[in-house]
Amino acid sequence: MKTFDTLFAELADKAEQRPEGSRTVTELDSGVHGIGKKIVEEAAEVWMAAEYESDAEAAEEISQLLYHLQVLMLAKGLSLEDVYKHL
Ligand SMILES: N=c1c2ncn([C@@H]3O[C@H](COP(=O)(O)OP(=O)(O)OP(=O)(O)O)[C@@H](O)[C@H]3O)c2ncn1[C@@H]1O[C@H](COP(=O)(O)O)[C@@H](O)[C@H]1O
Repeated sequence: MKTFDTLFAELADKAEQRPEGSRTVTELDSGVHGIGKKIVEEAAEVWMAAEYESDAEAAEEISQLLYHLQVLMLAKGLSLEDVYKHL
């Protein structure tokens, strides 16, 4: 099963290799502004799913929010350690 760390490593590789068809590459190209909008959208979907949908649907929305946060970290050049040191 994929974890937060293994997904981040996969996305970092995508950012470097820029394979065709990667949605991560497309999102990175939208810049911090575009990624930020996606984060706000996904955060709202997490909230709505948590209040009104099933636990499985909430978990799926949470996974998408975590993904978009990782894309923002990559766009900003932030490492996992940069974030973890604040936990
Ligand atoms: N975990 C994810 C992931 N979570 C969310 N998303 C993206 O976030 C979008 C959110 O889905 P929504 O249901 O909100 O759909 P939507 O708002 O209609 O999507 P858009 O029309 O805005 O693209 C999805 O369409 C994906 O583009 C993800 N995209 C990729 N991954 C993983 O990232 C890795 C690299 O993916 P690629 O870069 O595409 O190769 C792979 O392991 C993927 O499984």
